[in-house]
Amino acid sequence: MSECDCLNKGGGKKAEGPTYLGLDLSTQQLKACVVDDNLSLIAEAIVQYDTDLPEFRTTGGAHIDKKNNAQITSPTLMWVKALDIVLDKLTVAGVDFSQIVAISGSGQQHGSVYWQKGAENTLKSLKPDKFLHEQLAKSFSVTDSPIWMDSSTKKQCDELEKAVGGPLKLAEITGSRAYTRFTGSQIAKVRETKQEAYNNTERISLVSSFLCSLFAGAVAPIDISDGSGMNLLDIKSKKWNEALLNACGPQLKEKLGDPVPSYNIVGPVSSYFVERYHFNNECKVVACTGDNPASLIGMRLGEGWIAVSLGTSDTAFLWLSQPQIVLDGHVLCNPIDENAWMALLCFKNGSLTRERIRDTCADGSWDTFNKLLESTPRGNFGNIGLYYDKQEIIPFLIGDYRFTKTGCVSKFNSPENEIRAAVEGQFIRIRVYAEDFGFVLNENTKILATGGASKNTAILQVLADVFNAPVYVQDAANSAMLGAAFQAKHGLMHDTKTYLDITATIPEPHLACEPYADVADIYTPMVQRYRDIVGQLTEKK
Ligand SMILES: Nc1ncnc2c1ncn2[C@@H]1O[C@H](COP(=O)(O)OP(=O)(O)O)[C@@H](O)[C@H]1O
Ligand SMILES: O=C(CO)[C@@H](O)[C@H](O)COP(=O)(O)O
Repeated sequence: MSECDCLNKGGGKKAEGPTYLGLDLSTQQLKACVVDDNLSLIAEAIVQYDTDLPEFRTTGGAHIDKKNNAQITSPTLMWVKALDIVLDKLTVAGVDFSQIVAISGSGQQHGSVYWQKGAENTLKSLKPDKFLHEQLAKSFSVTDSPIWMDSSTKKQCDELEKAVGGPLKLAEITGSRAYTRFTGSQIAKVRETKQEAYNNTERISLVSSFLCSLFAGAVAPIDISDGSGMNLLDIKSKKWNEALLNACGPQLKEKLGDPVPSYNIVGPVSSYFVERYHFNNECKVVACTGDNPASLIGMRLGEGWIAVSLGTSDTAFLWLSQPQIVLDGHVLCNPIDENAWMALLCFKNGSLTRERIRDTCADGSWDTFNKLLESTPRGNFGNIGLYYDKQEIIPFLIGDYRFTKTGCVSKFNSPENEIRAAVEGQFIRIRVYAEDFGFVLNENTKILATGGASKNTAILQVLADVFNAPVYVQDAANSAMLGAAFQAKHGLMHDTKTYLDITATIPEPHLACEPYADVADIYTPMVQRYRDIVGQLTEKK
């Protein structure tokens, strides 16, 4: 069944039995869906921050600070308002909220929300005749939440690494060396630069646990999987590391609360939702997690599979049965199995960079972009491009770099060369760091693609070619939102059913693209060339 066949577009398909609500509060939009007991999608709604909430004046859901462009935030209240709107959209779509037995959500990772003193009381006593955003307008001690795109916390990162004996030690404890977007250094920066606000903060949430708090009507715990993206959690003991907490700010343990397993039931839905939207008062709220962990839940990855998410960020991830220590990349606690982990690579310059190249080379049209991409041969005549609009995470570079067979150039001969260079360069980048991390690419490798750009088969063909592996997709491109709905059921049934039992009904992914026969000869040398180029560029700095 296609995504469109099963959607409830107002008076559409009605579920017979219990249903589950899943949300994804991501960088550019809030998405919500309802699935039935077989986990089939029955309704979906989206709020795009830039266009649906123009009063917040965001670009791509974010604000870049005019004086310091490494400082990137999103207005916290915009997310609250987006929830008001998305629930109204689901109402219009004919969703019967009284059938929903559990809710869970996912959020862009690493972002932080600062609850003002007294906010929890407000959350507990929300008036059903008013919007959430009206009632929570004064509940945030820091009104603009630092998000994952921020790279302004180098100083605090150095201090965190120092607190435990260096980057390797930090990676051993928390699964990652210090990264500027990780929440520990972000909190430390708030404590240093906005001391009064920090002191007035009663609790700190991640974007995911913030979303959960709105539904629970109380500040919700941080789950261990999204909690692993903070440089504060010991990923083996699943407890906060005291030395790291102390390095970031006073009373931080109390402000964060204790972390919980990702499938934990946080409590019943708040009476606000019962009275305003007619949720059943028995409906449970299950902990919310990061969007990449939620995608892992939504994808049911088997052995040999690598997930590649082409959203605002490009990410690659897979299931790990043992944690490893890595300096480039992350190990997170697994959101499904407390005795497992997940590997994650994240690249900041994903869809928004592809959009920039589309706008400059293809008149803003994906169709033209695809035609030009397909008109250029694999390997692009030896042209390689690296495009990092924002400070890239790995490699640590910013700016455009173009190379022909003979050396560095300021521009390519044609828009089609530029387009292919951008897409090939992005996927070679993922392959290089995936191999360095220890992802094994062989004849059994299969890629499961998700995220906004996974709808684009011309782009997926390049992914298949660069990795020399078939690329599969699921019916719905948003695995984080679906994963959240699956987690709602998993959390509710955790004591009696396994995740595999619960997700047994979801359809197998289908093949989108297979690699061409000549790709190993083309891309193996290009991967090496990319490594050499990055080596030279990073050495120069
Ligand atoms: N047909 C398409 N081809 C390529 N990219 C697309 C296409 N449609 C949407 N996208 C990209 O998807 C991105 C949004 O992806 P999504 O996974 O929804 O983002 P996020 O969850 O990070 O907010 C947009 O920035 C857009 O560039
Ligand atoms: O920083 C990371 C992961 O470490 C990003 O992947 C964010 O989680 C944002 O996700 P998208 O909005 O791009 O899906």
